[in-house]
This record gives sequence, C-alpha cells and structure tokens, in this order.
Amino acid sequence: MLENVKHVVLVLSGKGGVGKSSVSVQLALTLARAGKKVGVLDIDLTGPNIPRMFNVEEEKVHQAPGGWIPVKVGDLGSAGDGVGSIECMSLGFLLRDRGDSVVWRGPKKTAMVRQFLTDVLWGDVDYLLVDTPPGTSDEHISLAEQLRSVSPDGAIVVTTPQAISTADVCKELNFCKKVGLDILGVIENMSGFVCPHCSTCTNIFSSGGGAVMAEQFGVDFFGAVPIDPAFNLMLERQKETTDEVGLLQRYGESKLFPVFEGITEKLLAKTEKAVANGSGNGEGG
Ligand SMILES: Nc1ncnc2c1ncn2[C@@H]1O[C@H](COP(=O)(O)OP(=O)(O)OP(=O)(O)O)[C@@H](O)[C@H]1O
Ligand code: SF4
Repeated sequence: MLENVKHVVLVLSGKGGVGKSSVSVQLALTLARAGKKVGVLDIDLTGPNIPRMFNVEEEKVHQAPGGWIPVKVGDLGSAGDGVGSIECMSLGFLLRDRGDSVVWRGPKKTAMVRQFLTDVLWGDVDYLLVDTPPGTSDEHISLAEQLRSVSPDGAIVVTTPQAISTADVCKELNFCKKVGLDILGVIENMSGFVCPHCSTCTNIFSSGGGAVMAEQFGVDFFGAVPIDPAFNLMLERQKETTDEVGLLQRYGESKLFPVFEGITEKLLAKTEKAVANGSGNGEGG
C-alpha cells in the first residue's frame, strides 16, 4: 500500500553483481541522514541481500490484517538532529531458511512481486527505493510493466566501468525507454579503488565513461562510486559491533558517504522539482 509514499525510485541494472543493492543501501542511509523516512523494497528474488546488508536478517515480518508490516532497521543510532528512518521488506524475510534460493518460474515470480507492491503496509515514507532483479529479458519487461503501476518517479541505472565498454549499459537504457520508465540518473559503481592503507583512489579500469555515455543518451550522470573495501567491512561487522555508534554515524565516516551525498542531492533536486511541477508519484501525497 503506497498511499503514504511520496516518491518511488527504482534501482536497476542490466547485469548482476554491479552493486545495485549496495547503491540502494547507501541511498537509504544518505537519505535517512538527510532526515527522510525511507523504505527499501527488495524484489531481487534470486538474491535478496538487503536484510543482510542492514543486519536485520534474523527479523520476522509480521502479518497484520491489511498486509505485511515492513521491518524497521533498528540500529541506525543518531547522526545529529532530524534523522529519518529506514524500514525494509524483502523476500529474504519470508524464506524458511536464509540459505534457500528461489527457483521459481516467471508467473510465480510475477505474482510475488505484485503482492510485494500491493500488500506491504508502508507508513509515511518519503522515498521508497525498489531494488529490482538484474536483467533486461522478457521477464524483466513484464516486471517493469508491473512496476509502472506504482507510478515511480523513475529509475536509477547502476553500471560499472567494464559494462560501459560493452553494450550492456546501452541495453539498460534502451530497456527503460522500451518500458516507458524515466531515467533519473546513471551511477557508475566500482569506479576506481580506495586503498585500505593510504586511502588513495586508483582507477583500475577506465573511468569517466559513465558521464560520456549519459551525455550521449541525454540522461543525467549522478556520480562515480569507487570500490571501498572498508564499506564492505562496515556492513559485515555490524553483528560484532557493540559500541553505541549506530550505522548512520559509521556510514558518515565512510569515504563513500560524500560521494552519495552528491548523488542524493541530485536525486532530491530532480524528484522534488517534479513534485513542485505536479508530476510526482501519483499514489502519494
Ligand atoms: N563501491 C563498492 N565498494 C565496495 N564494495 C562494493 C561496492 N559496490 C558493491 N560492493 C560489494 O560487491 C558485492 C556485490 O554488490 P551488490 O550485492 O550490491 O550487487 P548487486 O548488483 O545488487 O548484485 P545482485 O545482482 O546479486 O543483486 C557486495 O558484496 C557489495 O558489498
Ligand atoms: S594505494 Fe598504492 S601506495 Fe597506497 S598503500 Fe595501496 S599500494 Fe601502497
């Protein structure tokens, strides 16, 4: 139920493993630091990573009379005044065994996604980020058509420098056009490597292609995000961390945070301008 959701933003990629889920998580953290109430809907049925990344994989989803109640990410801590909130919903919460994988055929997946879009009791949410399964196949086209029913503000396309040198990104952008999804912006992830010893950022692969490609397609380039092993460690060590410092504050110290602050500013400028012009998520207020 999306009545109280102001903006719906899809996070897409043509290929798996390019960092779609970590981009969704970082957008959520940065938006929450900016005071926004954020929902993350993980419909990546083959690899529902969001619960693990937010360290809520042991949580149970409760069923209320009107639908599922999303799981609140509890350990955000304080990162100053006016901090928002994050809640999430993922197929991962519904699998009996966390190690189970989903080997469903198209119609069953489509039914599950429909249920996820209609039967989750989101409260007042400023931004609902939808982490979608990777790909541009026929199955994804029908999924994207379903997603259009929730009147998204548009899609953020995640790519990597390697993908830019192939036809993958063009395929992704053409896919969005074909299914009538607005592209809010492109993010080039894994663009360079932040050394864990001296913090120097080195371009391992070519970089800058994302910006050039975005220009060629006439879409906005939101930013280039380097690989930072410390970011992975931060997520992995959440269970062992016993100090009072919450996830928002810890992420605020990450080398990737300033990059996502820039990306989030562009997202806010674009989506809030659309509302001012009267073309935001049709479901929300
Ligand atoms: N910029 C980055 N710095 C460090 N690690 C990263 C970065 N981006 C992604 N990763 C790591 O790479 C791995 C794959 O990323 P992620 O799960 O976000 O990709 P995905 O595109 O969502 O994959 P899938 O297609 O399986 O859903 C994860 O372990 C993630 O933490
Ligand atoms: S980036 Fe280069 S100089 Fe810096 S620690 Fe790593 S290897 Fe050494």
